[in-house]
This record gives sequence, structure tokens and C-alpha cells, in this order.
Amino acid sequence: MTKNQDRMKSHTMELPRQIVVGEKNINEFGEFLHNLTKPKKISLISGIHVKKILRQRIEKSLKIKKIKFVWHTSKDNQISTLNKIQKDVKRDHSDMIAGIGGGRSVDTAKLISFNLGIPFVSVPTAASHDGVSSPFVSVKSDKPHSIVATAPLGVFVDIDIIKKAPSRLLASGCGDLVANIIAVKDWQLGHQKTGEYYGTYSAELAMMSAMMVIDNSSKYAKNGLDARVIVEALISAGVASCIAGSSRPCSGAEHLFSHALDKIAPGKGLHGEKCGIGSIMIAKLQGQDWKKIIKTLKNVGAPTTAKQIGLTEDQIIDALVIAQDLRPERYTILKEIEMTERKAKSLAKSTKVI
Ligand SMILES: NC(=O)C1=CN([C@@H]2O[C@H](COP(=O)(O)OP(=O)(O)OC[C@H]3O[C@@H](n4cnc5c(N)ncnc54)[C@H](OP(=O)(O)O)[C@@H]3O)[C@@H](O)[C@H]2O)C=CC1
Ligand SMILES: O=C(CO)COP(=O)(O)O
Ligand SMILES: [Zn+2]
Repeated sequence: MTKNQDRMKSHTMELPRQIVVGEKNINEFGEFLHNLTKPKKISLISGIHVKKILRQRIEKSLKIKKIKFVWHTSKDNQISTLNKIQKDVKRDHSDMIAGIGGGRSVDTAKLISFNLGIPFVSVPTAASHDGVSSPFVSVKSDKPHSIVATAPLGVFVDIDIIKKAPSRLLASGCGDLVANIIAVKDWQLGHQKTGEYYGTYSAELAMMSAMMVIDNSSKYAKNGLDARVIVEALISAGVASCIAGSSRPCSGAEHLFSHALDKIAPGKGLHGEKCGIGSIMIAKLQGQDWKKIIKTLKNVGAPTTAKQIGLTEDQIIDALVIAQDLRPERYTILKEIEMTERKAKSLAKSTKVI
């Protein structure tokens, strides 16, 4: 095998075996699982709001297929919560796990699946970010970025549920998609400057998923967001990460900014909202059309200023200053400039983020 082929080999990861995106199809969840691996017992991980909405229909679909089930509640991102759920899931002796909900529940299922070596399926109930089909998990630790776990064996989406989720979550998903424009540009820069692997196909797939929002955003401003387009774009972005073997096509300096805010102002704003705001400022540093990013985010109802997500000027400035140090091995445009407080303030002001 040539050196390049070998490098390519090391850069790909498993992909979901089956992705179903339907409408009012939650009653077919049991059949989906039966066709996937014929599980005898499944551990269901969800939050309290989502469980209330879906419990009846999910249980009915499992009973029809004679799949036993145990529910587990994901209430926060704490490692202690995850460890407790993992201990309980282990006692289930199930042969499948499901993460049902937003990123928190899907991430919890993803990490427990990886730790216990039990396959999992992702059942996103909100199109809020691209972790739905990726192998990456955002764990709360001193390393504030995602780590590799395992991709879902299957992804099951009921668009009707996504549509009925709080609209803020769908807008947040758009922010995470727009971020790909910045991330790919940073990946190209890293490839030029350090010779790191650059996967054209996965980069173009990530760009395509971002353009699905950017090209349609004025239509969304008039007629509302198209949940199917956005969730399929997020799935494509997650698949792009799988193919790239890293979050590189979907995470550049704008994500470093978001992770910095996770440290500076935990709980303020959704992941995709912070990435969207970071995209505005980093686009300007990259010489990209940052005004077009503001227009897109406004069209989809995503925040474009610190104030809109309860952040102060100083928090934005501090996040820009520390961002690159959170992941020194990931080359981004922030490595090309010394981001002082003065420069950070001027950048945030000139893009109307503060
Ligand atoms: N793996 C990855 O690549 C990434 C992972 N993440 C992680 O994802 C999490 C953020 O995900 P995000 O989705 O933004 O936030 P959450 O998963 O915290 O979901 C936000 C809230 O929305 C609720 N919700 C979800 N779906 C519905 C619905 N259909 N109807 C009503 N309420 C609903 C949830 O309810 P309930 O409480 O019942 O769950 C929760 O209270 C963080 O933990 C972050 O670390 C972020 C980026 C990337
Ligand atoms: O959020 C992600 C991609 O959208 C994951 O990226 P990170 O690797 O920066 O956590
Ligand atoms: Zn993201």
C-alpha cells in the first residue's frame, strides 16, 4: 500500500449503516431496529422533556417487534451523570443503545456505546448541531473539544418531531452548518502551512451542507426553516467528519471560539449559536464575506450579537484571545495573528458582534 493510501486508510472511520429520514414515522422505530440488528433489548437514553413527548409511541413500536427496553435519564453533561447511566446500562445486558434527544442525550449514548462496546442508534429530536451522525463526542473536560467515540450504527429521524422542537434549536443547527465555511478554509490553510492531510471529498461535502443553508436562507426568512433540508445537511456534515476521520471539515477557529465560551461562560447560548457568532468574526479574519454570514444567520433567526445570547463584551474578547490555545495542534487563521485584547475588541466591534 502506498504511503498516501496508508494515510488515507488511517483517516476514515466507520459510517452509519442506515440513515432513515421520514415524516410521522416514529411508530416505525421498532421496525427500523429489527431490520438493523434484530436487538432483543435496548437501553433508551433521553431527557425528561423528550421522553414525555415520545415515550408512548416509542414503547408501542418496540412492543410490536418484541424488543425489551429500559429507559435512562440524561439530565446534564456532568461526567458523574454519564458514569451513573453507564453503570445502569451495563446492568441492562442490552444489545443496543439509543440516544433520543438533542446533542446531550445523543452524545451520552455515543460515549456509553463506545465504552461498553454496544452499538447505538442516534434519534435526534432537534436539528441543533452535526453530532447526530458523527463519531465525535463533546465531553466537558479541560480539553473543551470533541473526542473520537463511535459513529451511530443507524440514524432515525422523524421530521415531524424536529419541526415541533423549539425553533431556537433549528436555528442553532444552521449556525453549526455555516461554521463549515470557516472550518474548511482553516483546514486548507493548515494543509498549506503544515502539510497536514486535507480530504477534498469530505471538505466539499461539508461545504455543500453549509451552502444548503446559505443558498436558501432568504427563502427561509420568508417561509420559515425547512427542517428536512437542515437535518439532512447536518447528517451530511457528520458523515463528512466520519470520512475525514476528524472534525476538521466542520470545526475551525469559530469552534475554538465557541469552546472558549464554554469555558468562560458555561451554559450561555447553544453550541450552534456560539459557532454562528464565531463564524462572523473569523470570516472577516479570513477575508471571507462575513456580511453574508450575518445575513444568513439573521434570515434563519440565529443570533449575530453577544447580547442576544446573554454574553458580555469582555467574554467575547476573552474568548477570541484564548481560543487558539485550546487546541494548539489545530492550525487556524488565529495562528497567523497575535490576538491581543485590542485586536479582539476591534474585530468584535467591526462585525457588530459587540
Ligand atoms: N458530538 C458533537 O459533535 C457535538 C456535541 N455537542 C453537545 O450537544 C449538546 C448540545 O446539544 P443541543 O441539542 O444544543 O442541546 P441539548 O441536547 O441540551 O437540548 C436542549 C434542550 O432541548 C430539548 N429538546 C430536544 N429536542 C426537543 C424536542 N423535540 N422538543 C422539545 N424539547 C426538545 C432537550 O430536552 P431534554 O432535556 O429532554 O433532552 C433539552 O432540554 C452539548 O452537550 C454539547 O456538548 C455539541 C456540538 C457538537
Ligand atoms: O462541533 C463539532 C463539529 O460541528 C465538533 O467539533 P470539535 O472537534 O471542535 O468539538
Ligand atoms: Zn459544531
